[in-house]
Amino acid sequence: MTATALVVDDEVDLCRLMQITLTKMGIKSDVAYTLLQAQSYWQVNEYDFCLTDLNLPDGSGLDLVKQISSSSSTPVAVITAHGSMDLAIEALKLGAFDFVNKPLELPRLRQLVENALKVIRQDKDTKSPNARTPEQQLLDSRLIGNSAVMHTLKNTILKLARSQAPVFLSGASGTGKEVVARLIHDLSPRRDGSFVPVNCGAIPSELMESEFFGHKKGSFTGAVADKQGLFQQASGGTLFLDEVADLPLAMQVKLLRAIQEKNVRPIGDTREVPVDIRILSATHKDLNQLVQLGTFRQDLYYRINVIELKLPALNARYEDIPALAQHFLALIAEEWQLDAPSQLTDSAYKRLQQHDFSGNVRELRNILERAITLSESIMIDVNHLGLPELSDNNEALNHEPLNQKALNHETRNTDNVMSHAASNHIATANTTDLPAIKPDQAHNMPSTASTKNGLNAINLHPYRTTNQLYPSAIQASMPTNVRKRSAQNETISNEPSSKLGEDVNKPSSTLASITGLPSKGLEAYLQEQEERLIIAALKQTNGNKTQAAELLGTTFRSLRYRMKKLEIDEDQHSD
Ligand SMILES: Nc1ncnc2c1ncn2[C@@H]1O[C@H](COP(=O)(O)OP(=O)(O)OP(=O)(O)O)[C@@H](O)[C@H]1O
Repeated sequence: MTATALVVDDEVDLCRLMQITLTKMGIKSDVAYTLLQAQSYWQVNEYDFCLTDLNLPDGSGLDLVKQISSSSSTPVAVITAHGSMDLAIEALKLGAFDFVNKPLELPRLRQLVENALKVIRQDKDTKSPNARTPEQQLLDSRLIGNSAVMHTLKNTILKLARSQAPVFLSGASGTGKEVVARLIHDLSPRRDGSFVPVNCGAIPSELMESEFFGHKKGSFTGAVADKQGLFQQASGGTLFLDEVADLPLAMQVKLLRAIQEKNVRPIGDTREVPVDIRILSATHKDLNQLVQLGTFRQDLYYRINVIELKLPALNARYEDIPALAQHFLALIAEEWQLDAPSQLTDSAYKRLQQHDFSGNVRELRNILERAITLSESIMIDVNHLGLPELSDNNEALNHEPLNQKALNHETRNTDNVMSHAASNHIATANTTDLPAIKPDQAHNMPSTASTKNGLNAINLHPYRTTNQLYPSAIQASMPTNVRKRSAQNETISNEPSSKLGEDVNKPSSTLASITGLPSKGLEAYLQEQEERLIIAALKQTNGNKTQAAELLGTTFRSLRYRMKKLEIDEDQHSD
């Protein structure tokens, strides 16, 4: 394929240099020296991409960007004077796919042109305009949901994937920001590079600089070898700054500089290392508000938030719940190596659609994981979901989308479990002045509490999945004697019990008596207890999981799930 380009700049020498570079890359190009000339070339000829300066003698290159982006999908990149970042950002917002600074560095120019060529190739591979492209197929398989709001989101993702502009993903916790960030990378010309996600809130502040920029051996105590930072690891690909609001102010300055200069200097190094990255970032916090409060730098906000993509809450797209549920049931079956995916009964689907998902899609997945664990068969019914019973009172949430749903109330066909993917069945909800849980609050809530209506019902929101447990589920599946002890619990063991079936109610000399609450918190305490019981059962049955499950009064599937969650290696616990 011979690509064609339109190059627009009033500096004759620079145009010549760009033309030579393009020719070496097998690209034919025309040169325009003014905006007017560029516009008339554009009208008469067909170009695969356009590279334009912003400062033209008779106008601004931004007008050309606007014209090209609004009338075609042709990639257009801009050349900006050094330091005029504001204009570059404006061009990106108007639809330019990338920018390059003056004085022009040829490697950077070549990189930009390579990216443009990848986008063009991708477009040409899409032969039939009506066929679903591989990109759309990938998007549909990983981002589940066909509601109108998801449809718009998917189209925007496809457009953003072509661009190099920094994207800021906003939305409540569990709405799928990381899923979308990965998709933008996987659909972009950078897909052959690495996608490097980093949880900015999880890095200790004293290690941050070294983590982001790397270090040289001996540059500080503990630097025993050279280390590549995250920026370098992501070079050629995408750096995803998750929980970006949690960056300390001092680090924000350094990050801004690295992003703007596209260079990093590892700690203890004298040289700057060029990096070619696209920045995606996300937070469930209100970054704009943090800027007002002075805890997030405005200039960094402006730099990373060139394009904002807001992810909808699950409560705003209840019609997607059946498809999402089926997606997760299949996924969990595969991950847990179950014989077949579980199925939800009609009432279970209905109950899910009546739930207030403060934890969004993550909460839905967690509810299903727990339900699979608790159900004895392939069918999941309402009682396995562990959601509070609906009454006039607790059904009545002060919850806008739920009330909108009530307006769309439909009766349902109860024949076929699988028919729910396309259905949108919603129960009536009354309004009360009970406040709905805000995602931020929910994020920090203990997972045993059903807080939204003050009822003592089981409604667990373990948002951070990986090692989160479900205390009520654990309680429910514990042997009665163990449960009794937990309920009475004045005496708590931190030592592995030598034998299950001991009188666990009887305080033993190895048990540490405590009168207060567990110092490590409920989750950690329950996790320890569960681990201790499972290991004891495995030891007693010489690693036989079926027998261990029987001893624990639970199912094989449940035991296997818990072992996976707790990372218990069965081989280590058989005699
Ligand atoms: N539309 C979706 N289709 C399929 N899975 C989804 C979708 N949205 C979210 N998920 C799943 O939900 C869980 C949470 O998603 P993700 O981690 O992307 O959320 P997030 O918005 O980044 O959350 P946080 O702000 O807490 O980091 C993951 O298991 C993810 O795979």
